[in-house]
Amino acid sequence: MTAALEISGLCKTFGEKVAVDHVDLSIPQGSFYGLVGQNGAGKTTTLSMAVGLLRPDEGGARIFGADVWSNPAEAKTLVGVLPDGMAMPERLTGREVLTYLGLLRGLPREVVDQRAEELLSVLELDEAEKTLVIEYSTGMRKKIGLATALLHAPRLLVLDEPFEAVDPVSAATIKTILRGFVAGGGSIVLSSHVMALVEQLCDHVAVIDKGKVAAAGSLNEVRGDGSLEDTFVGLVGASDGGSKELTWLSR
Ligand SMILES: Nc1ncnc2c1ncn2[C@@H]1O[C@H](COP(=O)(O)OP(=O)(O)OP(=O)(O)O)[C@@H](O)[C@H]1O
Repeated sequence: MTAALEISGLCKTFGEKVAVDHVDLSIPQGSFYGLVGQNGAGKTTTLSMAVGLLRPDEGGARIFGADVWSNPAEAKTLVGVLPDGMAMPERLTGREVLTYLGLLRGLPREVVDQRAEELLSVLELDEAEKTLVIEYSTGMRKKIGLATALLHAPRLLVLDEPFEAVDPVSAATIKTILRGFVAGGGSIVLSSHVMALVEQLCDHVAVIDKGKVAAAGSLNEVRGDGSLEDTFVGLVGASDGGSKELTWLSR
């Protein structure tokens, strides 16, 4: 079966810094795939290249077989993206953002209106009806970003840190939406630092370390008999950060 997302040999260097170093990943259709890695490991850079937001130095990506760079119109119809630090039209309300992006996607007006209504209600953004995006909290921005990713009913969701800064009640709602999306035949790739969350939600996981794939496969294959956190620390190398102390703080 064609992979939902096939990443082949992606590389990206910023100046001297090799951010992504020949990353290959295959995200099977119907999977809930977690990407974990330390700060600066290369997750955001990899995902940005995989969805056509950042041009790779080498390598490429296909979404359900459609090449992200040579066939962007088809590839981008199939994917909904929640990028890191998403740039939003700041002077619009949440509903206006959804209407604007829905119409840009070519959806009929009545479909956009109905979906916007439902998304705002489910994500509990309807009470902020008159609030401009510029006034949104970080968590609200994540939620409206997720709504824009879902609006055109894509087959694949690529979500960069979707739970960052989201309160526990909203996180529970988002988990339900994402599980329902996969149960309905969709595929998801998300990045996260929270191992417990990835273990709870994902059936596949890849560990990214210093721009390379340190391990990838089903959750059980990757974590073996231990926890994902133990496996992760073992793979990326436990630093001595935990034992370092700020002696001047001691009394
Ligand atoms: N536009 C850029 N210019 C220069 N360096 C960059 C740029 N974007 C990323 N980097 C560097 O590339 C490396 C990978 O960054 P990336 O944001 O992909 O990591 P990450 O795994 O998503 O990290 P985090 O978990 O902290 O979000 C880092 O060293 C970062 O400093």
